[in-house]
Amino acid sequence: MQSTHLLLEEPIRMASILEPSKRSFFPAMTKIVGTLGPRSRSVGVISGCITAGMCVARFDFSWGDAEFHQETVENLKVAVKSTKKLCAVMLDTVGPELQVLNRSEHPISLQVDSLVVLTPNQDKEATSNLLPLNFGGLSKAVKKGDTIFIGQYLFTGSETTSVWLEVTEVDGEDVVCLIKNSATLAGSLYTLHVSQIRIDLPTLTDKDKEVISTWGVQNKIDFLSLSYTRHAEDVRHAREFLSKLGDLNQTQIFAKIENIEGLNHFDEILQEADGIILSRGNLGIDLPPEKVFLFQKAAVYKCNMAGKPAVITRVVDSMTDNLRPTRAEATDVANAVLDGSDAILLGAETLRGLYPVETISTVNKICAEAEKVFNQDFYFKKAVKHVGEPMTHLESIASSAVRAAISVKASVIVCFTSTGKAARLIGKYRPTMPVISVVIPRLKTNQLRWTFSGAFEARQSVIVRGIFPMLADPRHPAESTNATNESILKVALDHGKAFGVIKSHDRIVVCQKVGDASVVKIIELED
Ligand SMILES: Nc1ncnc2c1ncn2[C@@H]1O[C@H](COP(=O)(O)OP(=O)(O)O)[C@@H](O)[C@H]1O
Ligand SMILES: C=C(OP(=O)(O)O)C(=O)O
Ligand SMILES: [K+]
Ligand SMILES: [Mg+2]
Repeated sequence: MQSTHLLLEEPIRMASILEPSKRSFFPAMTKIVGTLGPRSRSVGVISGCITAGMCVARFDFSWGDAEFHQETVENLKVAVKSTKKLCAVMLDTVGPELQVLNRSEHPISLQVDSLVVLTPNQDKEATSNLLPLNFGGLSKAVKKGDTIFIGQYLFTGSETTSVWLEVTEVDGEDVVCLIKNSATLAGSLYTLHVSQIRIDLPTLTDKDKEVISTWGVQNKIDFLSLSYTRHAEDVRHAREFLSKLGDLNQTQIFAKIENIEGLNHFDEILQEADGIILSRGNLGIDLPPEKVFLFQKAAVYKCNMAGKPAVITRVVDSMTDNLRPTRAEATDVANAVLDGSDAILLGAETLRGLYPVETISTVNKICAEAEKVFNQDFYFKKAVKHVGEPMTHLESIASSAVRAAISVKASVIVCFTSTGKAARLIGKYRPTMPVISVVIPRLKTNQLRWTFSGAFEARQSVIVRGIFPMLADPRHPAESTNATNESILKVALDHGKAFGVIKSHDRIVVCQKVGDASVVKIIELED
């Protein structure tokens, strides 16, 4: 791994841009979440996705039934075994999403300046004049002049398959709209979004609750992506619901911010949530286009300072049908990294795209290049200043480990952890080298049976930028004596060597507890 980083603030030799980058076994420090669906559900494709850098698989229940997703998750488990890489599972809720169903799946062509009626009568077929909706309250929520957007599920913003409407009249339960652009809606499911209004549906719907307590429990989901989080209370409510579902009391909640209501309550939501998904697809419809970047920069910064992962969606839409991203998309991915994002979430690109594996590998390469010019020094100072003094011991240990690793040009930081907290905190200071987080299992009981902790903790930290977890052998005693620490460290170093990230004579920073003392030590490897 390269430790002398380019900095954009320093003059770059133009020719250096063309120098090919060294391939390292470790993927980029920025993580990739892939939405699995029709084009990415065989063991072969999922294995390809994982090898290319996907470390979280998203199962979106806006689309497909539990049985379909179960087959996919079974294949994921096989792929994880065969690639020997961790991949976390994320369940994405439907929430108060408005959907238009097109059961016949015939394309629906809509003509500019014509009228179309939105009706809650779901017995009706979808046609060019009538679109049935899964929600009865639309006519009460909108008024003449409101803007409505309808796009294919995981729409890519393309004007030929999505349509903008203007409400002209409310007629009982129906809403009559003027079509603002000609479009042909394709597929069986469309998302409908009304700009800047409140939809009076719960954030966690009954259907979501049922899916979580069956499919979610069965598959021990690592993350819940809480769609349309609008208030901190939404997160508290979801947390309470999960707490009663056995192992899911450990599931982390990522609040998905997808409308203005969520944006307005961002600070409180961030306090309650374990991480944030900046759902630029829907948010990009709710916000004027010229404001999206501002939200992104402000929200990512707040997540960074809170030490909570920030995930960005909708980055390379055009790769759904193309092998290469547009220039704007490629630059956008790099900017997401420079802004400080932890992870990139791919939607249509992996779900129904022609090139799921190539998309992941392209995004991974762009992230790796951007990380090289990330101004770590500037970022580090901001993070330290934001914490202020006095720091907690752990915060001080974590920031010192990162500072030491950079000063001695360490190739990796090895961090011992049981809850994952110490490693995450190191990740917060955005080290320029990977962090091997060695998760030490602990024996725990629920009064009925004894189990080892660690699996959730390891999988959940994969979403943090720069953290590469490995689960230590549970046969190692958990108490941190010098002898046990040494033998576990040896395993971690062998792991790093096998992946080519650690070489002979490298310096390594190790963060661990010996007895009661937290220590940061620098070791220099021999042959
Ligand atoms: N099982 C362990 N063995 C050795 N050191 C550990 C272990 N668990 C945590 N540490 C180290 O102890 C220090 C304090 O971490 P702490 O917050 O107690 O653990 P955690 O990350 O599991 O929440 C950190 O330096 C961390 O690297
Ligand atoms: C990822 C997004 O949402 P969904 O889960 O609806 O695809 C988004 O809006 O960007
Ligand atoms: K969803
Ligand atoms: Mg969305």
